[in-house]
Amino acid sequence: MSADNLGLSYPGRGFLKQRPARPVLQDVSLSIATGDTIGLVGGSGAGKSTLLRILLALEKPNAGTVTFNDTPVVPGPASSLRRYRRAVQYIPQNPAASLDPGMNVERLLLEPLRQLRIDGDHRGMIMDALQRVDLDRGMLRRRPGELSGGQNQRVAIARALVPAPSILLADEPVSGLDLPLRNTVLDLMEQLVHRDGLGILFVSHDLAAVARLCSQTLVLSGGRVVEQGATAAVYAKPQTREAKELVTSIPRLSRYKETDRDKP
Ligand SMILES: Nc1ncnc2c1ncn2[C@@H]1O[C@H](COP(=O)(O)OP(=O)(O)OP(=O)(O)O)[C@@H](O)[C@H]1O
Repeated sequence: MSADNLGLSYPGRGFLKQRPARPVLQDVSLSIATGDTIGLVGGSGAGKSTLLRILLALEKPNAGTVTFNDTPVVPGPASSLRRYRRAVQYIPQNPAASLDPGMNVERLLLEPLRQLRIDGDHRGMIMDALQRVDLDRGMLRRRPGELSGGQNQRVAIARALVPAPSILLADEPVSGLDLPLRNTVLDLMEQLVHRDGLGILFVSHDLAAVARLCSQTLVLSGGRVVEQGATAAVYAKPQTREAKELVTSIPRLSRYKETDRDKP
């Protein structure tokens, strides 16, 4: 998938109507292929969620294009986006909280297949997704309230995996999680990249998590890409003021890493 020269401005409202539209994204380009791990970092209001909405074809940019397999991706009816949604799946912030508490795991995993009108051996697809997140078939009859926090996170990720996507767009998937859960989700994502070859765009305020998972990092500030490159290089020698501020705002990056290394 590639995004080229994306731009978006929101017009002012109310008494700000007369003012020129405020750019939220300007000239943003990126590409994600299978096997890529790209961290998208930036302060609050930098434009990360807006960029994700455009990449998910939920919002139309004023400028630029998103393409997938050389086909433009634009918001539109579900039928025109099915192939794209199958290939590019989304993991929301605190994924477990997005699960419908009234559905059992089997229903939760069946829903995306129904919505995307994917034919075939649904049971097989569900079992495959469960296996990829290390859950056993005994979970299928249980509802979210009967599972641990970590198990629910896995179910939520399995929901994104069940249509067999090639790319995952993850929006702060570890924010608000305690350290063991955060590590569970990061371990899982590492497996999805290294074992299954998925590509991941990982949006996060947690730069330690980005350092662990992502080989490339893109820094967004004021709606522009101010820095982009190998994560190690961006962290070791940030070139721009914005990137420097972000990197120095990680108080104990090395401690996080030790904690990860020391985990059982
Ligand atoms: N629908 C909208 N109308 C007007 N302005 C908007 C709208 N959505 C977002 N914005 C503005 O666009 C800018 C970027 O917002 P966005 O949510 O993309 O930032 P973010 O990097 O995801 O921030 P955070 O990390 O705090 O979630 C912000 O200044 C926000 O106020």
